[in-house]
Amino acid sequence: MLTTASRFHCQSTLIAGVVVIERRPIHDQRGFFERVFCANELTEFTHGKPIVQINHTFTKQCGAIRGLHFQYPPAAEIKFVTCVRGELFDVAVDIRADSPTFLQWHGEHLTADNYKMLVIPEGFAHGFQALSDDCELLYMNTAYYTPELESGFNPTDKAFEIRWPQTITDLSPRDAVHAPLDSQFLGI
Ligand SMILES: Cc1cn([C@H]2C[C@H](O)[C@@H](COP(=O)(O)OP(=O)(O)O[C@H]3O[C@@H](C)C(=O)[C@@H](O)[C@H]3O)O2)c(=O)[nH]c1=O
Repeated sequence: MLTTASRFHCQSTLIAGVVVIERRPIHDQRGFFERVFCANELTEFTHGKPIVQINHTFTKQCGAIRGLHFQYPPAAEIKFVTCVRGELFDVAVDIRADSPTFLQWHGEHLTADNYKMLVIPEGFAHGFQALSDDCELLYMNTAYYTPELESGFNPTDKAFEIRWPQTITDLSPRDAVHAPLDSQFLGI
């Protein structure tokens, strides 16, 4: 018999704190049931903080990028990111001041069918590239959207050298005009 503890399979990455969680849906003749999130089972990743906002984005064009975005403390957030339609390449960039992997990034393919979710801790910039048209992303945050504490980087910033899988086809004006990362930037 399956126990609730087996509903999530968690795999760490080369960047401490960035974790890939694979959900294990329960299938039957109707389809499946899955827990997308469970505070009890995932408390080691939320550090006991509640999810306060659940966001949903629809991205029309394959190749479009959203991000890279982050919020400064005290609005720094943990994000649980999953794809519910299409496929995408999700990226977490380490901008923690004291981190041995400062400015390194982890990328993960998330699809509507692979049941994967990326845990992005506080102190990371986040972005993704749609790898299909009509791509939908769901993400759960431990902090409220706080525009006055929000900032970002251009996803093509040379400081990160992110290997986006596709040519960029769309980028918001705001994301396109970020100045290159200042060498004085010491993280958050
Ligand atoms: C993120 C956010 C935006 N908004 C508003 C602001 C704006 O009018 C509109 C679209 O906002 P943006 O252009 O910032 O949307 P978008 O570029 O999709 O921003 C998102 O990108 C990904 C990569 C993230 O990690 C998210 O945290 C968030 O920053 O929605 C909210 O009202 N609440 C929110 O939580």
